[in-house]
Amino acid sequence: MPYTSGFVIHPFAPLPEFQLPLAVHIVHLSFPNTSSAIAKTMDSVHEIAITGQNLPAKYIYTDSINPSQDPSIPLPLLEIPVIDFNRLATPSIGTGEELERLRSALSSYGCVMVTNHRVASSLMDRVRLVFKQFLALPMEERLKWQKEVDGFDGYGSDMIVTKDVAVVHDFTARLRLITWPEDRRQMKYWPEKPHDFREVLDEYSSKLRVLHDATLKAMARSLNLEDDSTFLKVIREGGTISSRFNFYPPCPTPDRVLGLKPHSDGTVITFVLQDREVEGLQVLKDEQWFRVPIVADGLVLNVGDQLEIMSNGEFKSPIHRVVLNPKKERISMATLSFPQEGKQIEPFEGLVSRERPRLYRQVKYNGVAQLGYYQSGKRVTDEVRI
Ligand SMILES: O=C(O)CCC(=O)C(=O)O
Ligand SMILES: [Fe+2]
Repeated sequence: MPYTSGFVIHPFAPLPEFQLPLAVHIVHLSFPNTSSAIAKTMDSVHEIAITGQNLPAKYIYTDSINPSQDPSIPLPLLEIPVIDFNRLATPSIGTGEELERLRSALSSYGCVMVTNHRVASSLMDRVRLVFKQFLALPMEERLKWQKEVDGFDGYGSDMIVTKDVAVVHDFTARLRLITWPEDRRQMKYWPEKPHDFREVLDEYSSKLRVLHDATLKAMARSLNLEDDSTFLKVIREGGTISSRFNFYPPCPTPDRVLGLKPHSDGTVITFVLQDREVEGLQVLKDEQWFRVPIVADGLVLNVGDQLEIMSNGEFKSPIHRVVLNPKKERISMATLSFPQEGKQIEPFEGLVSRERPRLYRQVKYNGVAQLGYYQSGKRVTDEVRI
């Protein structure tokens, strides 16, 4: 059946062929300091965290999120490949070797830890700080930058685009903003408090754009593509880069609630700036969940679904999730690049051969469809696999 861009998830759709490892039965748990009056009137993740109200059932999994795992034993740490960006970008110091390490890591893990990326550690700290300062503002102030129910940019929880009643919601509050191209920025959603929020985001996103472009070029070179702008063109031709700040409150029952459900990113690529102290990101590799380590000043680079398709499966878009900490809140900030809405995404000719036949059909990029896949535990790569 051809895949079309007019995406609707039918409430009684048959079970998808591929489902991410989730339990979807819902039970009810309560947070300390229960206040049911507040529970009735407020239901944003942030307010639940502050007031300690009952945790609504829609956030709770019946089964442990690690069913086969002894909860007293922590999950293993991922030996995430570390890529020295400086070596990738400086031809005189062994670029070829680093390119091969990049290619090999992205074809097995789908993610790497990027170091020496030329984004100052102090700037990364300022990004974390302005977001924490924003979160500490009174609710009325934060709500000035609230997203529209059916929009992407702004502060709040994602719109729910699936009618699947079994969907368990993520326990996170987000602030998402397009940062590039500049004429696509919607300033009405860019917080003015703290006073330097906009300036810090502007500075960080311009550094990340340089890193993003150079990384996509290195990825193309690592596959010996003639034109190293092959992947980058997809962003340059009407695509966008967004910043998504994520806030995960502490949760006394972290084995029943997830910050982000298992997913692969619907992006071309994603860079994650993690919390400096609190772990939470986990990656599924060989059917086992691993904790992603915090590397001082490292940025996690994930292949997104669009790049998996364009690279004809040479690069893998990794399944990952975010778990909550029982005592500490966690923040992160993802830099996400997307193709233009409606853009045809397909494997590049240069990566299709008799030895490596085409793995995916053509698909039109559709942001709402991507969100639907995410919420239903599906992946576009499975939908368009030949
Ligand atoms: O919070 C994190 O570490 C990861 C965030 C993430 O996976 C996402 O925003 O898609
Ligand atoms: Fe993600």
